[in-house]
Amino acid sequence: MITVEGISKTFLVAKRQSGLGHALKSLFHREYTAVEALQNVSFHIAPGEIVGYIGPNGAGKSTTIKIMSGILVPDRGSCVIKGFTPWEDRVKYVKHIGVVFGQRSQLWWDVPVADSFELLRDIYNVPQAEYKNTMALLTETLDLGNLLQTPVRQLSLGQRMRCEIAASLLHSPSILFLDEPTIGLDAVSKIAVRQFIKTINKEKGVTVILTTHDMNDIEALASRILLIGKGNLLYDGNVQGLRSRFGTKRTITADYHENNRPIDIPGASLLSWTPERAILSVDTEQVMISEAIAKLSAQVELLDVAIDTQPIEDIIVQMYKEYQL
Ligand SMILES: Nc1ncnc2c1ncn2[C@@H]1O[C@H](COP(=O)(O)OP(=O)(O)OP(=O)(O)O)[C@@H](O)[C@H]1O
Repeated sequence: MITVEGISKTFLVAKRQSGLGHALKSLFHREYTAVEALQNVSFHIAPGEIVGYIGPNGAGKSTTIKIMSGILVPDRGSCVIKGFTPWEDRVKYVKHIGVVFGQRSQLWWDVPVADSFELLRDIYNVPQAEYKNTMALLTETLDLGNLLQTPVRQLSLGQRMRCEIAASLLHSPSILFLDEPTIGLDAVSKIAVRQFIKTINKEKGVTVILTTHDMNDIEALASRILLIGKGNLLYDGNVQGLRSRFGTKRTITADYHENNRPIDIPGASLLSWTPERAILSVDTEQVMISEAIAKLSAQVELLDVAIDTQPIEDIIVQMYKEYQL
């Protein structure tokens, strides 16, 4: 459904130094720095997938989303989505996609949400009957009832985001691009947005490409992750793959009868220790969990043991370190 082959994009950014002299000079002679936002990025996405597109700030995520939604033209490479080249066939193409930029709004600020929706219905030429059905579904699932008559500027961020997502789906697109859809939302709203994304993916088969810095979004939604760093695609796989490649550490919290001897387990490092509790970090590449617990129970009289996997956030930090991002 989505084929991106070798796309590259370089931005020329004017160099500016402070001071009046430099400002005057720059009127006649401008110097530019080239910023390589994307370098030879390729991937394929099948219908019905939810793909998390992640990477540190400035990695090139939004640039990719903009290219895929036809807003930007790459310098090199091809992008074919549902048979269209986004930036060439924009008018026909946009009927198939919905786009939400978490930091921008596609709604008109001063008019009630319902009026913005009507305008979008007109722009996308959605037949009245279809629009009515879609609106009924979106109003119910996104709980928009009380918001529709409110001007956008009076909505809270979470309320606005629900309306933005509804706006992007009014024309029933089969692909949804979400650029940081949960940014700034409270915990309840985040869960509601995630739940809704899951529902439209499952029930309507909508393909979702989402960029986020919130690893809970990724764990809750994405069956596949594309990791981009400094404009290059570095990882393409699922969350489990990410864990087995980068998340080999486990944390063991052990409670035991009072014991004043220090604990020593080869392959494990002690994160904290008291005569009644020890917290250890175990690298499963060096020592198996069962082995570590056997060694632990030989040294203390165990009362309780908890084993935690590494939070996905830590794994991502480790990946960023490994790739020097
Ligand atoms: N219009 C532009 N003009 C100049 N440089 C740009 C422009 N848009 C993006 N860039 C540069 O391209 C690089 C990639 O930017 P992009 O916005 O795609 O990153 P991102 O991964 O979305 O980052 P973030 O997580 O911070 O949103 C950055 O170095 C950015 O400064």
